[in-house]
Amino acid sequence: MASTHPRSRSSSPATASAHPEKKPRLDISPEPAEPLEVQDAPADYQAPPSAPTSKKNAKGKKNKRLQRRAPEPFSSDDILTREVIALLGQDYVQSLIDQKLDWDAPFEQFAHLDLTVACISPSTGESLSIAQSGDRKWVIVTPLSLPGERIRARVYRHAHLHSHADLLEVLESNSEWRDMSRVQCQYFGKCAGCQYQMLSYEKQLELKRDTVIQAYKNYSGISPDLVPTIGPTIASPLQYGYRTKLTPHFQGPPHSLQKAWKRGEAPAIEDKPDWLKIGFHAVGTRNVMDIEECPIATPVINKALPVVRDTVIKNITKYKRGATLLLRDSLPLPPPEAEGDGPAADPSPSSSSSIAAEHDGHICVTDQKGTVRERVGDMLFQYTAGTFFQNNNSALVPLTSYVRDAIFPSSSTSTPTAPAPGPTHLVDAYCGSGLFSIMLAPAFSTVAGIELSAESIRAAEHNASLNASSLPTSSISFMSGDAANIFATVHDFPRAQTALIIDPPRKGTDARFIEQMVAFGASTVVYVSCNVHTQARDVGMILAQSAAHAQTEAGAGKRYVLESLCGLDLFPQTAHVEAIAVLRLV
Ligand SMILES: C[S@@+](CC[C@H](N)C(=O)[O-])C[C@H]1O[C@@H](n2cnc3c(N)ncnc32)[C@H](O)[C@@H]1O
Repeated sequence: MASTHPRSRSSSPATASAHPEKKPRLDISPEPAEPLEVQDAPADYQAPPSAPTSKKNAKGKKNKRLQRRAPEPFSSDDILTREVIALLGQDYVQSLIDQKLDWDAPFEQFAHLDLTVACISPSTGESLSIAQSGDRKWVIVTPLSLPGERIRARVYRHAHLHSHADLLEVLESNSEWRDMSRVQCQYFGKCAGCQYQMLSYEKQLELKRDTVIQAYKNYSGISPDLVPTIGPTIASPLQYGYRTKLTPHFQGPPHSLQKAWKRGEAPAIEDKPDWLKIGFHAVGTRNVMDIEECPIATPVINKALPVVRDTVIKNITKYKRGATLLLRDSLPLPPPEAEGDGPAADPSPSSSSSIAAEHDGHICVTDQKGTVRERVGDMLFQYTAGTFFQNNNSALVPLTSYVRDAIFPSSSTSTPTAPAPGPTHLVDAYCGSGLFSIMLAPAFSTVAGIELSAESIRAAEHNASLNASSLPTSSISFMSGDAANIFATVHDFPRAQTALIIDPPRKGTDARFIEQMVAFGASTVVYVSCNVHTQARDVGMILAQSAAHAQTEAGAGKRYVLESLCGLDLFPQTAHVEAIAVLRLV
């Protein structure tokens, strides 16, 4: 994505290796002097071209895991590396690069280190500490430790300017933050899923607010005086038992065993063998660990998990490779004739083989092609289990209400049948199966949604008809395609009365979309994002391009301002934050 950005610098990882005489330069600024410069960061992470590509570990063997590759831009690794650079200081990092020491950890693999934690990485929820060895400084990344704590850690993997370490012991704990009696999961500390169970919920929300603050400070390129005070993080009504989707993995049988089964030489599997792990990644590894319950998942999913695990165990001889399972919380589907025969009402998914459990009026669907049904406020949604839908049903009314209230600041005076004054038209870009379109439709006369997945668009159309009785006055249309294509379709919408919602995947939106949305000029834009770092980059781009557009005849002096910004907690107990930015054309 960075390379397609109109303001990309010419240097890129490829150019760096094509010009070995060029000295690798570090020029990431925590507060970029020029907007958007940080987008080319991967170039800064390139190993010096002449450097070897692997290191030897303490036993003199090649450590194949040390791969000097630039991380994917705006991936967790990329953001983490930028945080590491900010902590070490750019001048110091530049001196390491100059001496070709930036990949050269001053510690052996498996060294034990006593450290004082400096801060939590907002991107991953892990802690960062500076370790000193002689005159060398290096950052150690450790899970499950808190600022100010004295910890003992064991280094297990080296990376660029930092090493990853297991937490062996908390020597002095931050008792203001840490209370292990809060932890509700037997796997906490071993499973990579949750990072924050030892914290109060208030502290988790504070940390997520800080993540939003840091992201806009470091990655938006927006002048600090144009960034509003970041609002408090909106809480999730449920802090455990909220996850409506789990995707446990398992690894395939060892090849030797597969061969023995083929030859009929190995006994049939009755109980779960030790090598078979069905669950989530263990902290800091790609290894799967066994998980038999997940307290952040809903009750029906927890009821279904042992059933799904047993099915895998019974059938493991049929697998050559591992796989990812799917468990989705759903309301039972009514018989098709009850709601017409729209595509998402197809009853095939409710065949008993795809329902792993029932609990308290909910079922657990395990078939990717199955249909899932959820209620959000007064509306019903159906979608194919393998497609996107938000995973915390309890937080969806707060999320959609917040977005509606941002579009209509005086909406407290409106009712579902008497729309508030303000925009009359809504464009829902990246609309999935129509969550925002349908939840907000009562406030608009016309709604248009666009989404890449044709299957999600079929679901969105079905959802509009499923909720038709709640939407008597709205005209709603959906189209499948790239989000930027929507602007050709809605060219006749009155711009001053149009609101635009953008809710892209983690990689954010793109230059083509931003160029067209700026030219279109909806009066209000609400950007919802599951990756605040790409959101910060995109909002920076939108403000910069709209300032330029304002100078043109078509722009008529109007530009977007960032009116409000806050996080919303869709994933309690984890470091994830959903971010909502509201832009107004003034
Ligand atoms: C974070 S989800 C949001 C979906 C929806 N707004 C919701 O809340 O349920 C992002 C959606 O963008 C879709 N998507 C990804 N790339 C796209 C593109 N280039 N154009 C349109 N939609 C895209 C994905 O299929 C996914 O449904």
